[in-house]
Amino acid sequence: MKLQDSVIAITGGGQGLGRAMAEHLAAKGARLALIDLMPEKLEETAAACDKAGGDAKTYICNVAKEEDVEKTFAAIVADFGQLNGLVNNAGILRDGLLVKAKEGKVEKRMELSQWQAVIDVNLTGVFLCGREAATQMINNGNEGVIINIASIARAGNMGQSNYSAAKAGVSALVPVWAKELARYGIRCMGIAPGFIETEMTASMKPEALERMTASIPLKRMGKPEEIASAAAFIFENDYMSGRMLEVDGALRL
Ligand SMILES: NC(=O)C1=CN([C@@H]2O[C@H](COP(=O)(O)OP(=O)(O)OC[C@H]3O[C@@H](n4cnc5c(N)ncnc54)[C@H](O)[C@@H]3O)[C@@H](O)[C@H]2O)C=CC1
Ligand SMILES: CC(C)c1ccc(C(=O)O)c(O)c1O
Repeated sequence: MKLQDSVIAITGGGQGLGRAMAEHLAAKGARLALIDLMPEKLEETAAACDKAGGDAKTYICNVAKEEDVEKTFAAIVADFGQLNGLVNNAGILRDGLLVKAKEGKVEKRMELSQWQAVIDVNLTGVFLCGREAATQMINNGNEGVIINIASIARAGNMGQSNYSAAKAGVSALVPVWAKELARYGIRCMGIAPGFIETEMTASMKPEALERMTASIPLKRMGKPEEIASAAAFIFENDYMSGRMLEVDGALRL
């Protein structure tokens, strides 16, 4: 797929990896539909896309709410006249151990609300946006690409029952959608990033950061632009579908 003039929706486009992908794709001539909960952050990303030579519109939407998602994708096609891509990137963390015992007594457990919040955004949100994007692409006669952003934690990370389950789930959707949607000219791929330099990792204690970096075979964290260039590669390579790209410096959890 040519990125020039293609219309790509990015969830969680307000900051972090979503913003990096938006800027990178805008520099390649894509038109961006930026979806997030945070209006100010969205405007900052839109301004950065305009500066990079693209064209961006913003949409306030909670990806976990069916009505929001349906309205947003209908609005995107009404505004741009087409939809060629979706990056399912919005995600949250609510880490905690399943159970924690002290002196033989369980004193802490992962709350159901912690579990549900992450499943709602990171798994149900991906399902809803993928379904609506595919619906709009098919109804509008657009071929397209859907990219699900997973994580190295999909293999199972301590303290992340909720997050690991959601990321394993969105990885499983990749071959399902690749098989189901190929007949409509829609490809589906996933990216599983390792530790990437973001505001969150920048705020970690230097000792913790050092320990974590030492465990990565490439001895550094990834850069947001390295995830963005992986996304662009997927959009531009028409024979890629149904697989995960692991962008993690060779780390295994
Ligand atoms: N930063 C990292 O090292 C890694 C990140 N990832 C994944 O990459 C994706 C992006 O991560 P970051 O940029 O680091 O996160 P971030 O927290 O910086 O950005 C996430 C964005 O999603 C938005 N968002 C959250 N809930 C939403 C909802 N219900 N509806 C709409 N928007 C919502 C937030 O407002 C925010 O702008 C996530 O799916 C994350 O799980 C995966 C592996 C590593
Ligand atoms: C455990 C993985 C590498 C990880 C680390 C940090 C974030 C984040 O800050 O959002 C993630 O989403 C992760 O998947």
